[in-house]
Amino acid sequence: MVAALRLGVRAHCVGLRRESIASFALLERSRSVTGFDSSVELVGRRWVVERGKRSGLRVRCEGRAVAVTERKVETTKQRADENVSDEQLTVVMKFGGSSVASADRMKEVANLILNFPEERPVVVLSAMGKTTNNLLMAGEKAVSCGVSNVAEIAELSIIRELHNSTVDELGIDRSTIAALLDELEQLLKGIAMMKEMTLRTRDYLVSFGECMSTRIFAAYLNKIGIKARQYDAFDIGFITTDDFTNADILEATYPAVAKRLHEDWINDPAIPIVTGFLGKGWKSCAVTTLGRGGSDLTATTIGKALGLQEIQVWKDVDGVLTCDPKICPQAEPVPHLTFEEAAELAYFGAQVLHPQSMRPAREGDIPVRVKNSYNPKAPGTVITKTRDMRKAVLTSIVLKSNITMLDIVSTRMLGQFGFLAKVFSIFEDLGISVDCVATSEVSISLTLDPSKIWSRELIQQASELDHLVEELEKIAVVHLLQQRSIISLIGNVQRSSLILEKAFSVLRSNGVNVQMISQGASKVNISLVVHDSEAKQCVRALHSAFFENGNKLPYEN
Ligand SMILES: Nc1ncnc2c1ncn2[C@@H]1O[C@H](COP(=O)(O)OP(=O)(O)O)[C@@H](O)[C@H]1O
Ligand SMILES: N[C@@H](CC(=O)OP(=O)(O)O)C(=O)O
Repeated sequence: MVAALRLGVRAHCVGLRRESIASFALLERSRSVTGFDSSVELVGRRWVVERGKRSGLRVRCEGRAVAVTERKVETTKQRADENVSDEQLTVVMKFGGSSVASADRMKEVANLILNFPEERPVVVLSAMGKTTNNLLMAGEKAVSCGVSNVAEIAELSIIRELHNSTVDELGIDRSTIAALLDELEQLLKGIAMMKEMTLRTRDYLVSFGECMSTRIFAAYLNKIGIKARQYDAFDIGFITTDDFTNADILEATYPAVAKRLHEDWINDPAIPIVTGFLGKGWKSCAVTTLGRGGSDLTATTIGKALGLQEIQVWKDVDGVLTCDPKICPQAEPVPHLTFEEAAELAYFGAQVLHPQSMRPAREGDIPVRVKNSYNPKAPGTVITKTRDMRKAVLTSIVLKSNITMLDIVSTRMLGQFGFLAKVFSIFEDLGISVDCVATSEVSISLTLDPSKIWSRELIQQASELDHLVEELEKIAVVHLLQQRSIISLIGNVQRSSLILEKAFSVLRSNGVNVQMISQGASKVNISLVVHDSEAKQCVRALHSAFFENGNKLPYEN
């Protein structure tokens, strides 16, 4: 089993002699497989690695010869001679902006890593505190302030001051980030000169946050005697689509990232400190970002790539809570969630997790633990493939505000199939995503989300919406309803009657009329659409009824 731990993927080792240990990495149908032993069962198949008399390493999978694209064979003795670690990276620890907001916070995070000496973590960091927002604001101001005024932009001074004071307090050299700060000012001058900021430039601009935080933290760890190595994600194989500001990770990322981190670790062990949120567009080769909060996705991608034991995301709250604590201060941590519940919760607006971040963890079946870097003793939330749902009713309440809703009623009595297909092809043509849908034979109500994901901000532009309505009006009567909110009840939809009975009784006693209701096919989410003005009050009332004052849910029978 030792070997199984050392393998980057779930593997069982068979009949090994210690002296025969070899290390190999090979590509099979673009999937990278990394192993160490002469015979392993990997992803359900038997791999045999042999040393040929003349040709060096030979690999057979289930009896068939496999081409080895990378070779590296070391006997145990050689590895010991070279002082190379046999111990593999075990977990990924992601720390968000709030966890690394200052020098003191960085010291806390370093202590936290030291407090888990049995872990050999890959560390993923976000930008310090509100740096991403400040970078964006500085960029917006640069568009119109004129080149000579760039140095005076308040947000640039805040960024400079925060990063310089942090390196000073940590006792590391300002040169660690000096070149980046200079380059940042040059970039803002470029934006001022062009008087515009494209999405591509915007991604490049915000990348400075993560590039600086990781350099500072790696330098600090090295200073206190913990060997660390900084990595820019866009340089180690995070290959993405070219959708600037909201790029998707491409499959090629997994083998590339695994190979780079694994080989560096084998050759010269040092804690990898990786920039969250960033990637490299596969066509443009420019820096891309994964959408706001995208460092969570960086962490789960690394977890899957290396087949680690656990993915930890460290936040400023005691885990995933029953509601956003900014709306309901009484919100309580949820001990267990499934990947499905967590994904739904994130997609429907809980800022605590990036909407796409559960996908790699689910695919790799790697548990995700959400922890509080301000309160490490709290158990946090564990997210796994399954959990005991027998007694579960409601898990969490999520609010997404400022939603646009459309009521679309067919002008002709088309069959449902044709009508729905036409409506959705219009959305597809215009590249607009839909959140919740409720349909009847000839009508459809749906919601659009203009706020969460940057590229969707387009929808906020009146002309974009006008165009959508114009197209839909060719086949239907359309009512546009703005300033709506989606309240999502995440839980066990097998108990939807119980949830709805309680929810509607609360809403009725608060005098609220629900404008649309939709139950996702995922069986973990019921969404209610209400007017923005009454949404927070509704959420508080629902939270109180389901979770507070000794109410028995979420484990009611
Ligand atoms: N259901 C929820 N559970 C926990 N936090 C939530 C929830 N919904 C919203 N949040 C908000 O998410 C914040 C943590 O996410 P985020 O700010 O992205 O963390 P970080 O920057 O540390 O990664 C919390 O401070 C909290 O206000
Ligand atoms: N810094 C980026 C990426 C990120 O993941 O941040 P955080 O982990 O602090 O949410 C952002 O603010 O969106």
